[in-house]
Amino acid sequence: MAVCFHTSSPSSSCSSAPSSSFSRSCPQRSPFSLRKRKLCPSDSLLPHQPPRDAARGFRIRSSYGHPLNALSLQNVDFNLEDGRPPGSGPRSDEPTISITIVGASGDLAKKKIFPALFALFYENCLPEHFTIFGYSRSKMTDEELRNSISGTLTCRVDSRDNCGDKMEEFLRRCFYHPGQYGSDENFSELDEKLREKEAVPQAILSLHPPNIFVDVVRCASLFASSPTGWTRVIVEKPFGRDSKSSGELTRSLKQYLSEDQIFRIDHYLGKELVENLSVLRFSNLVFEPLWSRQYIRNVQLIFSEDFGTEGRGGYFDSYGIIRDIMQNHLLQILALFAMEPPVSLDAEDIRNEKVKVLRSMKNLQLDDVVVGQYKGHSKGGRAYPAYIDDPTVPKNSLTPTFAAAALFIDNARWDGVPFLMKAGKALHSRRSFGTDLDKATNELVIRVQPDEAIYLKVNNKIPGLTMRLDSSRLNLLYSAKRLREAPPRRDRGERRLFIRSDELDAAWALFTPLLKELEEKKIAPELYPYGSRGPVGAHYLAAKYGVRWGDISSEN
Ligand SMILES: NC(=O)C1=CN([C@@H]2O[C@H](COP(=O)(O)OP(=O)(O)OC[C@H]3O[C@@H](n4cnc5c(N)ncnc54)[C@H](OP(=O)(O)O)[C@@H]3O)[C@@H](O)[C@H]2O)C=CC1
Ligand SMILES: O=C1O[C@H](COP(=O)(O)O)[C@@H](O)[C@H](O)[C@H]1O
Repeated sequence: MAVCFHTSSPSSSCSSAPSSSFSRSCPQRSPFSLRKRKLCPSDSLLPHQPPRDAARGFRIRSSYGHPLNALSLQNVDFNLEDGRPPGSGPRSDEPTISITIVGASGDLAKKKIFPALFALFYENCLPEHFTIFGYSRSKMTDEELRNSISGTLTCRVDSRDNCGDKMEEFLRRCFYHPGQYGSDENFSELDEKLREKEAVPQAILSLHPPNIFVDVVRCASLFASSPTGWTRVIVEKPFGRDSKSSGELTRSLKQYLSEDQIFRIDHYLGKELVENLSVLRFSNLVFEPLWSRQYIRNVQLIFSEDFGTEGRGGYFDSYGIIRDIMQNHLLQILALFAMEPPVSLDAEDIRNEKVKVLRSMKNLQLDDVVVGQYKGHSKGGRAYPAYIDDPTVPKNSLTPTFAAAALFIDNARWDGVPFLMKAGKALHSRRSFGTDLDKATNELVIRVQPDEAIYLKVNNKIPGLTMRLDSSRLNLLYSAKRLREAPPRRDRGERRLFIRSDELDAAWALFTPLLKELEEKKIAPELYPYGSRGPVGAHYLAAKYGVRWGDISSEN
């Protein structure tokens, strides 16, 4: 059997469906059947609080009929229903949270953080009194921030009729403060503004990009943290550039924070199908006996985006695709896929097993790696830029925007099975429909995005007089099962969605020697046209192990 993980753009959301739907499909006595879990966060990142009772929420003046981005959201009166005058703020016994997003002018904030917070709000999972502050160097007013994010907030799957009102209410709680990342003065100003908005300060700080983590944590902990509540910091991957810088980063963060205040997020661990992986495997007797070298010929982990850096080269060029995607997102999926059965599905048990896989990986050989960079290309009268045409990228950049690698796990279960990874930007937009894999192979496809799907390709006789075979899909109809979008969950068990420091060390130990070799030898990436299937070298790499990439050779 071959197993393929696909994640291609356009991305789906990173939020999760109610896990009660999993419970129904688990065998009654499986040790891994899940407890029915709450939809809302409880005690990990957000302060404990009951789901908000809609009737108690405050309302804002209706803007019905006005386009959202034309509405002035400033100076809108709150109509508090408990009889207190507008502007009186939360009562001291009411849970309050303030969230500061550092790097708020960037892609991640716009595409994921604000929409995820809106999803939480939409599901009444944020405390009644919350405030969100964006912070970055770009000059912007509150209103400009609101306008820029309003286009990315959606009610997604189940748009209910009050969506527009909810968006306005959410945007009304979003503010912006411009400032430098290492400025004591700017963070003190931010702190002042935060205090104007909250009675009981409690803060989550979500920050990026990585080179500013320590500056921001220093300033925030000294000048803008909560004296009475708690402060937690979510740091975005990549955590450093290699083993050394990652260790230094952790040590520096620990001058200001304890380990349990630091959350190293990998948003792929929160994707629905990645979360479902352990359930699929351990709660379905049909799969677990097959999950080893005895039946699996190869495993493929494929990430493809059909757009380039498009102005984000400032961050990307210092990191490249191996650090951006492989060392974290794909390696985490690999570890989840290959781990031994954990004692339970609790966070620490899963992380204990993942780290064993990472430590059993064989050293990565340069011969087993292909790097590429996209070049300009014209098609249908349209010109597509090269990576180095991005104004934020140096013209002589050797940074890979594509990489493919063959990895091996040195243990009894996976001995000799190639785990093929590939990740690339500016690749072909659609999955291709090519010739079928050979008919002796079944293929289990777990497509993380877009159009989440799990299907098993089985061989069938084509109806008719001859004995001709064809491959059909046994489709688990995943997307049809998903009735509505739930907000991302971060409750007690959700520590498993974050990376523990020993996992991080093991992940860097695997990639650091390779990255060093690539950089020291100044290996030139193989150029591939924007919108293509990537460098030819990736096909030779797969062929070396008798494998064809699943996204190219079959209908995936
Ligand atoms: N984009 C995504 O979908 C995801 C991104 N991430 C991670 O989030 C982090 C940020 O990514 P993303 O938002 O896409 O990146 P951006 O390039 O959009 O950068 C975010 C913001 O950081 C500031 N910034 C950019 N370059 C620098 C620099 N050299 N020094 C200081 N500040 C800078 C800019 O704000 P200003 O100039 O206003 O200060 C910018 O708006 C990365 O670590 C990435 O790995 C993780 C998951 C998904
Ligand atoms: O971490 C990152 O992920 C995004 C892709 O995330 P997705 O959820 O949209 O698949 C990628 O574009 C970005 O470069 C990287 O930093």
